[in-house]
Amino acid sequence: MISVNEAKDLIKNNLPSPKTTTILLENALNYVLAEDIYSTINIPSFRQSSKDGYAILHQDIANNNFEIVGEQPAGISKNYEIKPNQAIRIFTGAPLPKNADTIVMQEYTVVDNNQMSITGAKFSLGSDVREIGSEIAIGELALKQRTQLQASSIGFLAMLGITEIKVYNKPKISLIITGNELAARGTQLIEGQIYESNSIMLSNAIQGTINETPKIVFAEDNLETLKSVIDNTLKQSDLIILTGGVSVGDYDYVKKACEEIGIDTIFHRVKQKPGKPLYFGKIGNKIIFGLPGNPASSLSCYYIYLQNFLLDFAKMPLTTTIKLPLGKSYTKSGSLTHFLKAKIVNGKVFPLTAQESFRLSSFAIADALIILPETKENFEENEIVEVITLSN
Ligand SMILES: Nc1nc2c(c(=O)[nH]1)N[C@H]1C(S)=C(S)[C@@H](COP(=O)(O)OP(=O)(O)OC[C@H]3O[C@@H](n4cnc5c(N)ncnc54)[C@H](O)[C@@H]3O)O[C@H]1N2
Ligand code: MOO
Repeated sequence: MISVNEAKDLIKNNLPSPKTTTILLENALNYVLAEDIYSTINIPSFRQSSKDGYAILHQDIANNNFEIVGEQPAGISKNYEIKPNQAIRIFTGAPLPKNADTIVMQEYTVVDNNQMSITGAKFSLGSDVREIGSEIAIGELALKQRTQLQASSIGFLAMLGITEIKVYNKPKISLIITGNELAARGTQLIEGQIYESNSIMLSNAIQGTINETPKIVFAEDNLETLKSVIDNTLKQSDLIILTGGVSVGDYDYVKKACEEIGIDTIFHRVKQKPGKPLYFGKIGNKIIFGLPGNPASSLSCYYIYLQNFLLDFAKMPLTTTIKLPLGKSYTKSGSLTHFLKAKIVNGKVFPLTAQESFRLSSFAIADALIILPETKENFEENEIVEVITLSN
């Protein structure tokens, strides 16, 4: 059995090399840019007013007696040219008359018929004029490679007129759910059956991390069936996540099935609780995680290993652990790293009851997993511990 840190290192070292794809800007939320984006236009591309008011020549302020000779709304330029002591009525975003150099906000003017004068404010040369390229000029770097796209950065790229961008692929994921005892919600349970819950839980965890929905496939606890399901699923996936069947029981076929179809086992079993039977394998550039069937074990393994694997695959920023004082003392045996479902209250982290792997009631209200290292047994109240925060 390997340690948690060895398992993390092996997963990181086997991360497939990044692939990129070109997508429409409409679909870009959360993707990470795989290219630097340079502007091909000036923004603004014409001299623009940033206020509703009057376009003037600054030199005429001393005289302060303007004749309003035209109106320029936002839209197509009327190509006005102003003569001394003239003003053009103008609106926010409208193109400036060719030679205008200053905008006077309408709140600081008095208008009588077509005569305008300025009251109560000083306007410097160029005030409220948006110069060409003042936001970004042709050839300037707009966004760097590795920028994760959010509403604001997508809006910025739209301002540049961009329709498509090159991004890092997110993984194509298949969840293979094993277990003959599993029944679908909405059906009547027969004695010995339980409702299947890992698929919806992990699918939601994946959506919360990378905004992707995995394909869900069910497989019987039967070696030949499992081999053919894994083999077929591999063709359409970058990553397969299996649940169940990774322990040592007579019906635990995951490792055997993987190996018989040529998947290399990178590791099986980690010195941790829950999640000890975790399996990790690779074939070509495809990755296989075998998560334990117990719901709390599979979700713990998701947060400990898979969450950052998915983020790293898509080149999204990784999650990091934080350090907090323990809310109450805790004792464990000294051979496994423990991950405790916990709640953060007033800056301290409190282990919850119901830590067993088959239970989800504590996970359902937890906002953190406390990491208690392998060899240590006793943890005092207020001792600083490492914590994974749970965001979804
Ligand atoms: N003799 C030993 N037995 C077990 C060991 C061991 O070391 N020696 N390890 C235990 C640990 S730790 C875990 S964790 C489990 C993992 O078992 P498997 O991954 O083989 O999972 P299953 O046996 O298929 O199922 C375990 C448990 O989880 C329930 N389950 C499975 N899939 C689902 C699902 N999709 N939705 C809801 N619940 C599910 C299943 O009914 C079982 O109760 O092995 C221990 N045993
Ligand atoms: O490792 Mo198992 O996940 O303890 O129940």
